[in-house]
Amino acid sequence: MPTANATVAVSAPGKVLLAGGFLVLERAYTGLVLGLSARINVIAGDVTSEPGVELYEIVVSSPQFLDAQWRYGYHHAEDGGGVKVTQLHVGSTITPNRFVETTLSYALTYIDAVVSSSSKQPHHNIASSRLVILADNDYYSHSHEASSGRFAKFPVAIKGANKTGLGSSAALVTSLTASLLTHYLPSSVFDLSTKKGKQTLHNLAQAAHCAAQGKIGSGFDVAAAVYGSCTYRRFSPGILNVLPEPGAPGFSEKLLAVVDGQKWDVDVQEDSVSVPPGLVLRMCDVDCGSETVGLVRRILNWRSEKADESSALWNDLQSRNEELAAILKAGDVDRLPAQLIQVRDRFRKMGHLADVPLEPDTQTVLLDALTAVDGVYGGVVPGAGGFDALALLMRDDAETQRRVEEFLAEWSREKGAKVKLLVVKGEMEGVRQESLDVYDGWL
Ligand SMILES: Nc1ncnc2c1ncn2[C@@H]1O[C@H](COP(=O)(O)OP(=O)(O)OP(=O)(O)O)[C@@H](O)[C@H]1O
Ligand SMILES: C[C@@](O)(CCOP(=O)(O)O)CC(=O)O
Repeated sequence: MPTANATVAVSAPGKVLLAGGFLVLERAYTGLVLGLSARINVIAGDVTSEPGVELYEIVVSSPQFLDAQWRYGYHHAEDGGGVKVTQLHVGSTITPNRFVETTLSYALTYIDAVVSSSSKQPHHNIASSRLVILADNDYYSHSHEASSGRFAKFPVAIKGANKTGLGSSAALVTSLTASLLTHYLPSSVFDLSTKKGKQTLHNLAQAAHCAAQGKIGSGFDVAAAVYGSCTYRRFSPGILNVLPEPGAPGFSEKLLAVVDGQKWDVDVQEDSVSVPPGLVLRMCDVDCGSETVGLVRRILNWRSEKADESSALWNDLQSRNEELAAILKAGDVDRLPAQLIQVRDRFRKMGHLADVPLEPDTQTVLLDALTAVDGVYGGVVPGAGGFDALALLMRDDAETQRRVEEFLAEWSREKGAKVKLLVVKGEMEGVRQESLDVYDGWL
């Protein structure tokens, strides 16, 4: 199968869940999601082989990191198992990348299934391709950064880079899927700029991310990567339960039916979220780290053991979160500080009732002190909470930024902590195709 578009580049944004952590795991509640200016870019291109040599290989590299090349062979699995990818050695080593490998299996299987069903031919030889991943620097803490520029070179392997929790895996899965679909399929079949194209991408990326991640998340991070800032109500998890493992009999047909099917009950409202003019959402990296999976397990235990107590609190928190979204949308900035305090108050209460550090005392003291800085309207411990990050709503001017940076530097000195303002900002736009000159020097 020849490729439809020789070289294409796509980027998808990171995320922050400003309000709705844990609640958004259930369909009865929603999350207030902001997309971020930090993007993961994927450039997909053809591989030219020597005349007479038949080569079937997908080469993925992430040139900002050490030992970050993954090579895959692929073939059609028996009994409709789809396109099965198998990792090949690079030199003598083989370092798995679960998110890349799973995304290739899902996206190539979908591409093959779509082309087969429209041409009524059972199989297509998917041409070899080369994919390059470039991530904006804020996804990783980089005290050890060796070079600057839009895409830094990190002198470590991906495993050794401390992530800042901006949703690198969801942005990666989304931009990798989008670049493959755009590269291999004609725009009459897949067009990223259309509503239908985004829907296909969303469904396929959710399926792949969920499989790679072990089905724990609500999928708000993939929704942010596709649609940007939005309020998010999750899809029923059962939609994906019918999918067998890639390569297992029937995977191809079932994947096509799920992705293109009518069962998706996800609700993404892009128009419900905005940041008032003159304000900006900024993130602080607290360089500590919490383990989201562990926090989720403990909160969900409490939720099932104390159903009435948790429902009462969650309903209350949900209405505060909705009011917060409405205040932001209306640009009613004078009401913002008190509303953020109400949201934090209920979130902290959940932490106390479940005995889980959702807004630990150190974060409370820091957030309160930051809220007192001139130009800061307030903030939250976003997502699952814990120790790793803070999200701030503040005036979007150089003076406020300087005051916040000076405050954080002083705080870090006094407390022996490492808290800093990241470059990243809240942004509305989701996935988009990029022009290739953005990546000069990297391809
Ligand atoms: N630049 C990159 N190149 C290749 N793979 C990457 C890159 N960035 C992230 N990944 C993949 O994503 C994985 C990290 O995903 P993980 O879900 O643990 O973190 P995250 O999505 O950044 O954080 P969080 O879910 O807390 O926001 C890495 O182990 C790797 O497989
Ligand atoms: C706890 C949860 O609701 C939010 C986790 O957000 P984060 O990864 O901490 O940004 C889990 C989820 O929605 O996937």
